[in-house]
Amino acid sequence: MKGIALSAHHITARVGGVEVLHGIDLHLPEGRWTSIVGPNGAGKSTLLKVLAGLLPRGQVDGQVALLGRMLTQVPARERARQLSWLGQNEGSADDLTSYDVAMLGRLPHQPWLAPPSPADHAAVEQALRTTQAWDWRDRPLSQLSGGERQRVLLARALAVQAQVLLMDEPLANLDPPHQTDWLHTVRALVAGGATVVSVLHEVSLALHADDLVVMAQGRVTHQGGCNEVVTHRALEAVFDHRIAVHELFGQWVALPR
Ligand SMILES: Nc1ncnc2c1ncn2[C@@H]1O[C@H](COP(=O)(O)OP(=O)(O)OP(=O)(O)O)[C@@H](O)[C@H]1O
Repeated sequence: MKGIALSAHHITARVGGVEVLHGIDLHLPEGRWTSIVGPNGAGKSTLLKVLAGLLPRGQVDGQVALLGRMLTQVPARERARQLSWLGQNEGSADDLTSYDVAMLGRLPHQPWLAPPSPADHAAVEQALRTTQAWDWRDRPLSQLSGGERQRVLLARALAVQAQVLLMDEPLANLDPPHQTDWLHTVRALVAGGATVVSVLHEVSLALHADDLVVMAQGRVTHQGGCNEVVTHRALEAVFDHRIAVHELFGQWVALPR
């Protein structure tokens, strides 16, 4: 029986003085990949930030639990080792080389002021090779294209080697082969016991997940398996039936209606 990696209890969140999440309850099982989908402005990114503990406490009511402990009670460094974050349009240190950016993912593993260990270098190399960013490891982030930059940021998230990975629009700027690589990477992480939660606009790719959380207007309207017909109907409904889910070559795809 698998445990719960992340859970949200009665989450209400305010951004810019406006309530954008209205009493969300959610349980995300360990060792599975869950995709969060829904229309623009539904609150997906805000929910992901709440799950990561990134919204200031004053803006959030309710509780989040990470691997069975209240998130607020997990010390920051421990949390940073257990939970890896890939944000949307994140500012990053543009002057750093790709290698050093990926090495930032190892900070929670390093003692204060200690140089990176062989294990840190090995984790960074493995992460950069996984996202096929190793070849430009010496180039500053500012000199990379949008997709190349995204692959370095993804490598930083992988280098943490966390049990739980939260990714907001991880496929932004990635071409189809690298989107496919990302799918395989997530599948390998989950096969190794990790939990992945991704916010995705690419609905057909989101349907490759184990489970789907469907959101609209700051609420979860459905949570269920990607293979379940009821999930497909919830997905079609949240997008005003402008898409339809079909099976094609053994995969679920969402096509314009
Ligand atoms: N700084 C802010 N001030 C006021 N409202 C905000 C702010 N940031 C976000 N919002 C509002 O919060 C709501 C939820 O935003 P959020 O970014 O979580 O949605 P989303 O589902 O991730 O959207 P998208 O698919 O467009 O990325 C939206 O209505 C948005 O306009």
